Amino acid sequence: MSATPTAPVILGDEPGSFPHSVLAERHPAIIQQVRDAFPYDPTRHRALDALLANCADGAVEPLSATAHDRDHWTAWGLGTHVGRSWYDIPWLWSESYFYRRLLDAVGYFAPGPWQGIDPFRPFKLAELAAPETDEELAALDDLTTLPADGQARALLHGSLWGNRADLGFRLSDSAAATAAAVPALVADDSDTLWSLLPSGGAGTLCLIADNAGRELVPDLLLIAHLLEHGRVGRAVLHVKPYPYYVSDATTADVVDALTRLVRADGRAAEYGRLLWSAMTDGTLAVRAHPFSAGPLPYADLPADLRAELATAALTVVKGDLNYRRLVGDRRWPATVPFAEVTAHFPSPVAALRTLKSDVVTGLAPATEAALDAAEGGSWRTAGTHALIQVRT
Ligand SMILES: O=P(O)(O)OC[C@@]1(O)O[C@H](CO)[C@@H](O)[C@@H]1O
Repeated sequence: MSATPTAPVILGDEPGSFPHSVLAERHPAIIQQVRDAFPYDPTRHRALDALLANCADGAVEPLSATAHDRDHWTAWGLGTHVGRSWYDIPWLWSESYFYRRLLDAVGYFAPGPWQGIDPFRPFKLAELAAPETDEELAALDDLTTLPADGQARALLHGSLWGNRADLGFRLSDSAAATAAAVPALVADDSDTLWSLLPSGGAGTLCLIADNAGRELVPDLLLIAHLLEHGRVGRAVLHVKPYPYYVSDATTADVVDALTRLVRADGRAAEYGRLLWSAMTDGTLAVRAHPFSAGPLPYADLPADLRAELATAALTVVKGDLNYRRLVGDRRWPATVPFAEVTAHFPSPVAALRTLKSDVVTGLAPATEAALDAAEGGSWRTAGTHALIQVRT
């Protein structure tokens, strides 16, 4: 029997690397974007200035003694990282904590006028209102001419490629939203995925969502199709408990997406009504577990969430960040088996992800060699490739 595989944890300490650029460039850009999007008062601006300075050359600071989630962060390792450079600790941890600190700076958690105001909401709403969203919803009417299996496959790909251009990603690479995505799939286990969702299946689908807007809408459409066609009896959508990684979906974003669907025409509205009533009768449940915005890999799932996911016929894990959390944010050889690095996960699991960071597993040696030969290393982070990987 092989030993549990392991590889070095990714840090942000290497100038020129993708993780370093996220800490050094993307985070300051996000602070600026948020600052420009709201008429924040001087206190909020000073707090944003302090966060910017801290990110540039400071060390990780503790949460306030009264922070509502101090216990969570303490359990997640805050004590071991306080006082260390943002660049020298696990990148997954420092990114996650950056968003937590950003919400502090804009007053999201503190009683006061800005409490509960999502600093990323304007960008999410703009996406939902975009003409591209209209076009994607109108295209659903054409799908009705396909047999159910064809519709299911199209909706799976809609959900997969919906992950292509999250809003944080666009800040640093605006071309990624429109660049050609060929050769598209670097791994495709979709036949195995469908085998886990048979017609007449009464099981539960868990979907760990990623971005709101133009990713969440196709995620919801896929869920609606699976419910409507009896491939699952129930679905649970896991979202973030607070705004995170710019565009990650919260419950408010689910409501916005459903409202958008219900107000559309044709097939989109039918799906919207189906989902609305599924939420109302509990066939579709939404969860916002604190761990969903935590800085740790899914190997460290807390017992309650682990027990809930263990009941799923299949858990679909969306997006790049969730992939990093699923396989562990490590410098894996690209050919390490996906089944080995996800053996810890409590249910059969499918990753649907466009590649936007260095981590990748489960590739055939020939696939990795062909990608390297054609593109150097850029295929790992450009958002132009995707994968569907399944562990039964
Ligand atoms: O999870 P998502 O939305 O697919 O992508 C999140 C992301 O943009 O953020 C990280 C860098 O900040 C990367 O893992 C990835 O590129």
